[in-house]
Amino acid sequence: MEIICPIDKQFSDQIAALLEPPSPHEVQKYFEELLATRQCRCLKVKPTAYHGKGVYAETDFKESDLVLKDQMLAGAQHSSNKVDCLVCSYCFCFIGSIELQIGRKLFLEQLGVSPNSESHMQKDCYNSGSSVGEDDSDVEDQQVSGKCASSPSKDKIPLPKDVVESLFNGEMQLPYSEKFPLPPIVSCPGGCKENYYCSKSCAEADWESFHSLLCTGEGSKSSSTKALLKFMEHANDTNDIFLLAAKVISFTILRHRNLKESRHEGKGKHVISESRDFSLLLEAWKPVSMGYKRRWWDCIALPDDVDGSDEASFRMQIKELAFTSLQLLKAAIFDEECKPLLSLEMYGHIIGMFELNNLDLVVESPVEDYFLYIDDLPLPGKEEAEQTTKPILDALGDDYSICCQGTAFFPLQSCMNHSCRPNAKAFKREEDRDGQATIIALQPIARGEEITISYIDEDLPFEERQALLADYGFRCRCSKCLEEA
Ligand SMILES: C[S@@+](CC[C@H](N)C(=O)[O-])C[C@H]1O[C@@H](n2cnc3c(N)ncnc32)[C@H](O)[C@@H]1O
Repeated sequence: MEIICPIDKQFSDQIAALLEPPSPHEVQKYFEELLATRQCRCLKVKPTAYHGKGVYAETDFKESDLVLKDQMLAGAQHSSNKVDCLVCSYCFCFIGSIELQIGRKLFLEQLGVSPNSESHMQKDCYNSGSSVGEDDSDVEDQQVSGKCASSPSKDKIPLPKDVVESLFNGEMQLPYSEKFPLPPIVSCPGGCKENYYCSKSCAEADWESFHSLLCTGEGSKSSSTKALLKFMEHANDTNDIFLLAAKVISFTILRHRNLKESRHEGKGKHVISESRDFSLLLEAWKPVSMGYKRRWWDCIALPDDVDGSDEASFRMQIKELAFTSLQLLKAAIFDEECKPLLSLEMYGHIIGMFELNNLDLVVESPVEDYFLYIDDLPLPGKEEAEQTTKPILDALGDDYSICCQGTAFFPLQSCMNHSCRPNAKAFKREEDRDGQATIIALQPIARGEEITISYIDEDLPFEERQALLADYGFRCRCSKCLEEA
């Protein structure tokens, strides 16, 4: 079956212009401005000899130095992780309190809420109060690790319902939990029961950048919240990467509206023209235009369980899935002046950009820190505390330490090329308790050197590395690969 998206045909020239890779000059200028707004003078983004753009050191870094803290352009917590962790929908730090994190998870489990149905819950039950937390403990090795995964619950001993409820509603306080304060919960300004924040500033920033168009509450600016719910249900049932694509589209539409407004203000109200001005859309799209892109159904790796002879039909299924998702999104956030954004070609390239660039979003759980603290207490304080905490640990089982998990696109980190002998790595330190990407030097890096990270396990044998990197669409020719080839 051939998929025909009318917008692809109607706006083919504009879509081609939006997807045209920016010139080296535009790239350099854009990143210079971005780095200047972040007051970062230690890095530069410029063309490499062989693989598009890359990130270069503008200063000398020592081993273990922080090279970059990158604020995401857009990110999302996995739907399946939302039962386990309640985090700020903008910066992804944990919110509420230790008691609320534990009580909410056990409460939802007792209700039989499966991870995928959590996002459809419409309960305003997260408004408990607690104070803002800070964590400035020492550096610790923290890569994405197995302990973050939700494990099959074995030998869990359920807590009585009233205990779970009193944890959840803040009536019960756990011993020493005041040592792990979390920011109090701020509700969504649009009134939906999906998004919660650590502060008013995060709530406002999310509203202005993404959420006003994607909110299902009364204050939503979407064209139909009913259609939005259908879109979200489809994404939760199929692939939650569509939620991130919706964020990027919403981000661009909202930027376009702001740019238009400021241009009108500049000209005076009486000269407002309703004609479509494509240069505004190009400008609104600029931050996303910088990401390396290919169509999702062309670049997605063939899963192990799909036979090579079925590749064409697999890729067609992916394209159909994207088309279905796009139809649902279009009904929810249609914008006449940004119509090219809602073409299948653009949707495919946005998701393909995530496929080729995204970094796992991981934020360690303060609940794990709390139980480790109790475990380290000297006697007899430990025994006393454990009378309360042991039954809770028994109810949580192995799931007590699940971290926030998701995926995010980072503007600067995504410019870093791969090497099987990298000089830096994505590495969360003890104090990195939100969704920002942290890149640390693995060895001394001299000014002028390219900063590289490894996209895969660089200790694998040569052929295995090349096979994994084929999923990113290239054959590696780094110094290690050239030596081993
Ligand atoms: C995350 S982006 C890195 C930035 C990219 N060079 C750009 O221009 O935006 C990943 C893409 O860069 C290219 N790339 C990264 N490392 C490479 C390498 N060692 N050899 C060849 N291509 C590489 C591949 O096209 C890959 O899909």
